Amino acid sequence: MIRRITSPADVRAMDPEQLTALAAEIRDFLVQQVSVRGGHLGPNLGVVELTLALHRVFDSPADPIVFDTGHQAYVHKIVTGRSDGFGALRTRGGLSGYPSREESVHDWVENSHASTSLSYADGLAKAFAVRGERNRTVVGVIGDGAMTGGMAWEALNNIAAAKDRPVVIVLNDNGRSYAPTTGGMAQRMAALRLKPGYERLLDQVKHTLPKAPVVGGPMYSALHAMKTAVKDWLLPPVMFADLGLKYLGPIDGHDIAELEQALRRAKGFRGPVLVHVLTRKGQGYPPAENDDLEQMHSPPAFDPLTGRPVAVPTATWTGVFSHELVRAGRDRDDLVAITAAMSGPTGLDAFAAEFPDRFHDVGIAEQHALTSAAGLAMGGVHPVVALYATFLNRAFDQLLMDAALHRLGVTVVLDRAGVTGEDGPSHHGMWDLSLAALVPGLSAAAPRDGQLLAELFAEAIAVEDGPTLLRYPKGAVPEPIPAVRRIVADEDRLVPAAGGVGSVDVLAEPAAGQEHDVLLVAVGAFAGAAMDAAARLADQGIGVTVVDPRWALPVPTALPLLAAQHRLVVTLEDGGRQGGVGAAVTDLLTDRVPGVPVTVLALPQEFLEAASRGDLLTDLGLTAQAVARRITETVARTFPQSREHTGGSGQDVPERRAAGEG
Ligand SMILES: Cc1ncc(C[n+]2csc(CCOP(=O)(O)OP(=O)(O)O)c2C)c(N)n1
Ligand SMILES: CC(=O)[C@@H](O)[C@H](O)COP(=O)(O)O
Ligand SMILES: [Mg+2]
Repeated sequence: MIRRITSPADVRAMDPEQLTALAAEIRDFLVQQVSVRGGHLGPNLGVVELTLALHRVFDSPADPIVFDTGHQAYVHKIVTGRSDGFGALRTRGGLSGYPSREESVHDWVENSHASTSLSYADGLAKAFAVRGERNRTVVGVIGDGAMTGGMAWEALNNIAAAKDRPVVIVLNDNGRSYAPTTGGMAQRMAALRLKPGYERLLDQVKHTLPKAPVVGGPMYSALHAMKTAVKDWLLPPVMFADLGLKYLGPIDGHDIAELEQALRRAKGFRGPVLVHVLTRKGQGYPPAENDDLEQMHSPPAFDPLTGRPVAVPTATWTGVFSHELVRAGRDRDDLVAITAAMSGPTGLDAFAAEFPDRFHDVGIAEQHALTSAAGLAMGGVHPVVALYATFLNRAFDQLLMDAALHRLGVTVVLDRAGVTGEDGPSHHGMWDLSLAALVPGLSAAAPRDGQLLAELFAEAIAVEDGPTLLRYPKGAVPEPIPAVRRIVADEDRLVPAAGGVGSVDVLAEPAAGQEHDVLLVAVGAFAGAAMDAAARLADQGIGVTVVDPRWALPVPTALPLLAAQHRLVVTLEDGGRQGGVGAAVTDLLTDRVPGVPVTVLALPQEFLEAASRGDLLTDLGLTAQAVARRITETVARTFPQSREHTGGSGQDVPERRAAGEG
């Protein structure tokens, strides 16, 4: 714990020497604390001096400090008196890895989706103007990566419009998202970073040359003109100045005195101003500084001495996808992969290395990713857009109206789908199936294991008349779960199938002598839990057929025929229950097989807390044991008579209806 810091006042009271010592202590503290269970190390090591300077110049919370994405707010939490919480960082009920309004009045935004901070800042500044609180300054701290998101420019456009609304935009420019930040603006700023001492050189000239007798003055004017030319050519202020924003910078983001001077000037403007701060991600910790891939952006638990992960990596969903994408890229030279600044985390690095001309990193710009993919499809190639599931939310209209409306072969691959874990409510990928269900002409699949991921991905990129979507969770890929048979509906019969949209895998059937009591529709990664639950239910005499719908949306037409053979249908999915697969199955079966009740087991339509995936699934009753118990209770409640007379054989259950009877 950093004992001396209980509030920003303690930091404001420090002299430069104490601040330098504190910055070093904070770095050691961050490395030690984050090494225990992982977290956002690189980003926070990069903002130690910046955060100290911010809290010395601005009076949080009267002056709101809004952190974009929020992953770089650990130092802010230390300065605002929460260092003793780091022992439980990113654990259930512990210190959140992001700002938390519940934790502190100094925290404003909990949403970890990037590029939003300046919009909040614009709104806050407008609110203070309405309330006549003109002495308050709003500070938005946004990274160069988040600055590649469209929302940031929408906000800039509005912030720049009001000359009397004090908004200080701190552009925390470390040149990276995970990988080096991409795009035209980033290239301009990269040029600047090549000359970090250029500003100091110019300052020295400014203070010494004019004192030189006779020639000093004219020479300084000539040099000053040159500086402006150089600055305009090299620096992005032209971009911001053209918007009407004052620009200060570039500032050395690890020099507290220089930072404070610039921030005080910015605060004094009493209007919109951008302070361009140059920082280094991972600053002060060589394993992070030397991590060329991601500068330890969000490492898992690691050895603080070496920076190396402590756990041995297992086969992950991401790894399987990465392999299949490269394989497909070798088979098809019209396959193009797109990332929104997350090439590594979504498994695109191998493809990018082998097919650099068919790989695009659009920055943190999911909306642009989807619509540029629509353009690629219109242009005759097949785009694969890889995102984290929760970030698809931002590009729903583009999926709906740019890809689906035009019936374009765009494939969206979603990692971190379902309950993700410690990143908390804005990271759980629980919305995508409900969104997918709304999109006419879109086919959505959730593979149950690595083999199905390979199969379904191959099927997805073969679809050229509409968007396809695959989704899978974070972490280790399960052992393969083979199908007993694969079927498809042909009129009113179930016939063998080779695969493709509409086919269904039967994974388990009731044992000989057992009734077809329950049809358990297991979506994606929940297939393993469904198989385990079916075995538990069989022990109780309840016969369960487990099926994997493969392409879960639109609901396979085999399901009504299968449902008609059972007394109860249960759906199980790692997604929000509202409008998800279970809802779609209920919709279809209510119409086609009205006599068979449907029970939907899914995530509650709530913001789920930050906790491990295992803990959350246990809490939500979505483990195999809990699923078996819930089905037993449902069977007993729905068919009370059958339990007494038949011990579960279900002899006197209602006649099964043929599918399609109204
Ligand atoms: C909409 C959205 N897309 C992707 C991400 C994943 N993400 C988290 S942090 C990050 C990089 C942010 O880069 P930058 O803004 O420069 O901050 P830095 O980590 O460099 O401090 C990304 C892509 C996200 N949080 N939100
Ligand atoms: C803040 C952000 O969005 C990412 O850094 C995210 O926290 C990474 O999640 P994973 O650790 O699951 O890749
Ligand atoms: Mg950055």
